[in-house]
Amino acid sequence: MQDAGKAHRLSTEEREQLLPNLRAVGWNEVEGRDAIFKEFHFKDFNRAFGFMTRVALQAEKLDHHPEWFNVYNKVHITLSTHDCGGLSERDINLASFIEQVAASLS
Ligand SMILES: C[C@H](O)[C@H](O)[C@H]1CNC2=NC(N)=NC(=O)C2=N1
Repeated sequence: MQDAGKAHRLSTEEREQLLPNLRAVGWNEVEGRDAIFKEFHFKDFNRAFGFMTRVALQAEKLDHHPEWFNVYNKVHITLSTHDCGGLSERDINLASFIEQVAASLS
């Protein structure tokens, strides 16, 4: 488990502090839903699936899982915390990890 406590939806102050860094690297808030979204493009399916494999293993370790969609070299990822019905610190942490993996593959 990532943390023992229950996830809480980010407050306005927490969002102002945490979201700009993710917006700067292409994460956007989803309209009509408290979630963030980013589309990743890789050179080919092999790279896209390698990326997904690394994210999947970390997601399992954190017990926090992405909603995602893959076609060939594209991976669409939506992050939200089902346990609290919106964005929590778990999404920010997973997005940061995802960025590290993507950077290491490009
Ligand atoms: C029982 C299990 O710990 C929970 O269902 C976990 C699993 N993965 C999860 N993933 C996401 N994105 N949100 C959750 O609230 C969540 N909860």
